[in-house]
Amino acid sequence: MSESESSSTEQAQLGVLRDNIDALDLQIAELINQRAGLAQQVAQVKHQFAQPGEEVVYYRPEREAQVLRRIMEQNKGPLHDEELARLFRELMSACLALEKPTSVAYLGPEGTFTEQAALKHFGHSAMTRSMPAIGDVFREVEAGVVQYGVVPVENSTEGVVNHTLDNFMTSGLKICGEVELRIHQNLLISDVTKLDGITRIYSHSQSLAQCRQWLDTHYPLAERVAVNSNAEAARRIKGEWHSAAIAGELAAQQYGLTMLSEKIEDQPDNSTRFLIIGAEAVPASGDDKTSIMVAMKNEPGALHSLLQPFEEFGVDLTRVETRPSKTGVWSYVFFIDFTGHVEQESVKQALAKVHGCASDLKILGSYPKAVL
Ligand SMILES: O=C(O)C(=O)C[C@]1(C(=O)O)C=C[C@@H](O)C=C1
Repeated sequence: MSESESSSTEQAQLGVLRDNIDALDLQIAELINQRAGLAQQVAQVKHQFAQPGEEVVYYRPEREAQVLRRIMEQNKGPLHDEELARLFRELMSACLALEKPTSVAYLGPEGTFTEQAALKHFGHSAMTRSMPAIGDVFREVEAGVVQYGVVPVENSTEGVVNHTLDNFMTSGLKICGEVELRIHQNLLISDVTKLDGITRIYSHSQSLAQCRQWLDTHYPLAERVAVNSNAEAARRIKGEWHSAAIAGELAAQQYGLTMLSEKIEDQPDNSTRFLIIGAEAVPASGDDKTSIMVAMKNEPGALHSLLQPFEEFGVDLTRVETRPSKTGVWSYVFFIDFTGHVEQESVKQALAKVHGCASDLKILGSYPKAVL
């Protein structure tokens, strides 16, 4: 076959396939709009059955988790489960925005991993707003300025985010979801950075810690300067020729920086877990987690009597953290996560027993396990 014959055969085959894609796209668009119409009807029903003066809750995390899990379970490919679920994540985000746009505050500034987590959980149709500190995220939700908040809670290499745990001691908000994000750190430079003159590296203290070995090897003499957030680090280096920043890709895009070295975190499976906070408790989704806060007197055997009921009733613990209580000098507060929902019988029994030996027990929330 001559070169021109082969080219026209290629064009003909591509033409047929693209005609098929065009036809399917129209059908998909039609189906998407049918789905959106159903979501609008769902909103009308919710509105119709709300009590007088009751605030209608449109966002249903347990239902969203069920929709995404079902899509992943039934997926026949060739798209990967996660990829397909991500598309449906955005589809539900757009459908929910038709019912009522969701407002979400997150620990900013723009370009942080927490913004990435907020978009991963709520999709791009949510109205997000950045807050300067974790306490401000809690306050915005408590004041009803936004419906939900997103805050970091633990990192696989650096451990818990104490500010977040401490805020739960005084807040009445509920945890209504969790997000897990793989964290990739990058060394960012600006267009004025002199590559052989980098003497200062800015980042959040946790990110500096996550890249400690890489920094020891590649920039052993550079001063490491901890700032409030990775995005703040990215912003700072714009005018400093001798500085670089460690931050995520979103920050690089938002501040117009170049990624000089990518994926520089010491642990390749570095990930951060974020919590969604809101005013409403979430019904069971079928695969849930619960977080509680328990204050214990500092006496011998306290930890054993706290943990024993979970074993007795077959409830799996996923995390136990201790923080000094801010009220009593020698008492401690335990933050405990376990598998299951407070509506489940085994969980109810375990909690009743814990309640008997604790000086205080607060259920922070039951919520669907992260799907994506
Ligand atoms: O099922 C509902 O309650 C809906 O509002 C519909 C829908 C969806 O698009 O599937 C939209 C938003 C909710 O957060 C959950 C699901």
